[in-house]
Amino acid sequence: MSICDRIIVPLDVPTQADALTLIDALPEVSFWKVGLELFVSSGPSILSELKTRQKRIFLDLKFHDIPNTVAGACRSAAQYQVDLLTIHATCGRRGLKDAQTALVETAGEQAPKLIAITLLTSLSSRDLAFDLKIPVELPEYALEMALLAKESGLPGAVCSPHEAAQLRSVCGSEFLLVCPGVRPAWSEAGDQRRAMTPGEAMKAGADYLVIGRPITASEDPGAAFQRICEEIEA
Ligand SMILES: O=C(O)c1cc(=O)[nH]c(=O)n1[C@@H]1O[C@H](COP(=O)(O)O)[C@@H](O)[C@H]1O
Repeated sequence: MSICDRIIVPLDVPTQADALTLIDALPEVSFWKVGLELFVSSGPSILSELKTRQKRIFLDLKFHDIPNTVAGACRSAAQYQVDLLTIHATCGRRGLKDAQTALVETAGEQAPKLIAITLLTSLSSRDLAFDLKIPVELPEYALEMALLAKESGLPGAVCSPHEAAQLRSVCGSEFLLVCPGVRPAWSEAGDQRRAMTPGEAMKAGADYLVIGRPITASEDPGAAFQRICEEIEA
């Protein structure tokens, strides 16, 4: 797999027409993420459009509910034959286990890889301590959430690049690590609080990087994507 195939670009746009414009402007992108903004506005038809173009799909709906409900959501999502699907680790052990079991029972070997959000990359240590009132150091918290996901049978997690090296060494080489919160030195951080450059994130052990606005908000998204691929290779 080339470096470019390890970059997932989010379709964080309000309409399916905007999404198709972006997809067709970036033919070199092989892996796209469909998140809440687009799925809530346009429903699943964008997934068929991506399939027709032979793209891989990360369906990022970040399930967070009681075990019975997340299991049902996973059974419903299994029909879309996407590659990756997200759930919050804070659903807890029973929720994670039931979600994973529901996916595999419904889709078997075709089941998407269910990956757990450890701690959103927009949150800082201060947010964790003062707003969420979680009295644990941030790196330890992210690691504990990843281990909870692993023990519950999930194949991977979403983490910031800051925690990737530790998660990689503790969770092992088979555990899938997907890192958003990635910013080239020439881009704005925006709402991301624990960002690193694409090269640093790969070096830390990420399998895939999710990179949105540095590419999609650029004047020339194709050039921005190429520049990121070259920077990682360098
Ligand atoms: O699940 C995600 O993909 C996700 C988890 C997380 O902790 N942080 C995070 O930024 N994301 C997503 O990754 C993308 C990052 O986009 P940019 O900040 O524009 O690069 C967005 O689509 C977020 O929804």
